[in-house]
Amino acid sequence: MRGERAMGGPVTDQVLVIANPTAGTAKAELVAAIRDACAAHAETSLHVTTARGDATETARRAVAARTPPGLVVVVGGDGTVREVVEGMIDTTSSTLLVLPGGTGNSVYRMLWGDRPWQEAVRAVFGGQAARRRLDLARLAETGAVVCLGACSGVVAEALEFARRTPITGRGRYTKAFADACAAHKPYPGRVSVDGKVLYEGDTVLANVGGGRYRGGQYLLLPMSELTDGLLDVCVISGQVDPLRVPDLIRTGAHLGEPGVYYGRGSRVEVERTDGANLVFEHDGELHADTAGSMTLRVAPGALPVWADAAVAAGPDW
Ligand SMILES: Nc1ncnc2c1ncn2[C@@H]1O[C@H](COP(=O)(O)OP(=O)(O)OP(=O)(O)O)[C@@H](O)[C@H]1O
Repeated sequence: MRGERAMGGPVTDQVLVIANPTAGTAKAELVAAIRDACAAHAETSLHVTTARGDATETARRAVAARTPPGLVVVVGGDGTVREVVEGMIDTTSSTLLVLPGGTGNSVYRMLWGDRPWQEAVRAVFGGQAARRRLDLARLAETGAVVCLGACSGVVAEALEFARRTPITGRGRYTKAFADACAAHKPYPGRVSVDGKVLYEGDTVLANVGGGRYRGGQYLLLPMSELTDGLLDVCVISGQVDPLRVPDLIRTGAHLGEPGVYYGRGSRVEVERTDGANLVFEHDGELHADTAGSMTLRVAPGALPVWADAAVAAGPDW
């Protein structure tokens, strides 16, 4: 299929919509509207998840079926997208369309920018969308698939604050991140890219991806290419006052700051050097008590996705 453009002809005659009803904004009306929009173009079935992990199993079964759906649509946030991606990794039979039903929706923004979901659906079925093979990563410590990215330090700590705020939508992460930055104490760490030390010392955060945005609004990896077969990493060291971090990363201005380090490679290791567990998250899921390090290895081009050609640069396939 590589090299073939998706313009013209029907995208698929079979669609599977997987929706997480507990994700931030995946209300029943939204899920029904998305199902109906797909059903106008192809036979469409809907699976509403009933538990954590259900989306992975559903996607895995679907792409392994004798007649897999050509299009899998996920309605949820970044955690639900990650689950579906885990079930679809390395598939060639189905292409994923991510639609926003969560809180941060960073994966949707990475693929479609600020376009409303209706436009994304129209573009896919109208032959104006681009099919990309998205780079993913594997977390060596657990074997989990990473889609959006992973981050240690204050971004991970913000997830605890997010649980405690009643605010919904992206404003939830704005508040949680500001609170986490105010409470943050840099940790002693080291970040290595392909075996070479990029930075060692007091660390506010080390973000590896993947997606340019985290929390739907923070441009942590402004230079990340989604299909270049490499991971980007950005380290904000303790030289930067944590209170300045939200404003700096909202626009990507952190890259010019002293005490900020940026690298690119196939394998990125983020460690804590004092023997304590590393607080980190990937795809919005917190890991606080599992390991002293997070190690990401790139899985180049491991997932076919639909995207806006202007937003997600790269070769069609
Ligand atoms: N039916 C379900 N019941 C409970 N949890 C579920 C169910 N289906 C999926 N989940 C879990 O819900 C978690 C949260 O969903 P998700 O991350 O998509 O939403 P969000 O946190 O609102 O959005 P974002 O990650 O974009 O901020 C996922 O990690 C997933 O494992």
